[in-house]
Amino acid sequence: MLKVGLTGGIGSGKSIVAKAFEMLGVPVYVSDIEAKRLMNTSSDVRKKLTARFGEDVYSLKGDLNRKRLADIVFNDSKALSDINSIVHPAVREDFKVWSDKHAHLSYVIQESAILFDTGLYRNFDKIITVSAEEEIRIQRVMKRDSSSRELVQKRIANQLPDVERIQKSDFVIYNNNELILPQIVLIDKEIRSIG
Ligand SMILES: CC(C)(COP(=O)(O)OP(=O)(O)OC[C@H]1O[C@@H](n2cnc3c(N)ncnc32)[C@H](O)[C@@H]1O)[C@@H](O)C(=O)NCCC(=O)NCCS
Ligand SMILES: Nc1ncnc2c1ncn2[C@@H]1O[C@H](COP(=O)(O)OP(=O)(O)OP(=O)(O)O)[C@@H](O)[C@H]1O
Repeated sequence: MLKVGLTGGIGSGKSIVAKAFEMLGVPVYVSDIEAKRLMNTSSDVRKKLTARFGEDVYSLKGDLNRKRLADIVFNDSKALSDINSIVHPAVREDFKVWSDKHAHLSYVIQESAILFDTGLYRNFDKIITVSAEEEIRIQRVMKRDSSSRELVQKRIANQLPDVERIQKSDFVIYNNNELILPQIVLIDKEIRSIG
């Protein structure tokens, strides 16, 4: 079974592309959802997060306070690297357990915005990048999250530029005005022919 990474900057369209692969029968592990699940459920992760960032990164009910944590880590690069070093090993381990359950298939996908930023890309046999122009991404995310241009630009500044992701990828899906489904069907066919 091949392990395929799916990446792209914020607002590039990874989630939509991931859904299309799922429709083709490919299991997709969505890293940010699973990371948040682990931050809520793993006592080890929880202990490390509160030790580093304070008790108030969880609400009184015990849920992860995403807004509080985002305010901390997206304004301080040391804090971002610290949260990464707490959460990413747990995600890596969880992905391994998950992917072992699908060992009979020809491939599975792990979706993450920050595959290249974190070194996670080394775990994959093939990597797909979803690419869209920055202004289009900003507009999409402002609309999707009702967030400000400044906030989206700040998130973009924390990530690698598209050109670097593309250089390091095996496949690129362009999601400006292009149709994405034909691109996805072709890539699926090619990966199945290898796996
Ligand atoms: C700080 C958190 C709780 C904020 O959650 P929130 O729901 O407000 O934002 P969300 O997760 O959707 O992130 C918004 C965007 O920021 C970017 N982003 C998220 N984590 C990171 C990171 N570690 N480095 C750079 N960019 C990041 C992504 O492009 C994402 O689309 C969350 O982003 C988080 O826990 N990040 C650290 C863990 C992580 O790396 N998760 C990503 C997948 S492993
Ligand atoms: N081709 C497209 N045409 C119009 N809207 C699109 C297109 N692709 C994506 N979108 C919309 O843009 C927004 C961002 O797409 P999506 O959520 O898939 O991005 P993402 O890469 O997963 O972002 P993030 O890194 O924030 O999770 C969504 O609201 C989505 O519906």
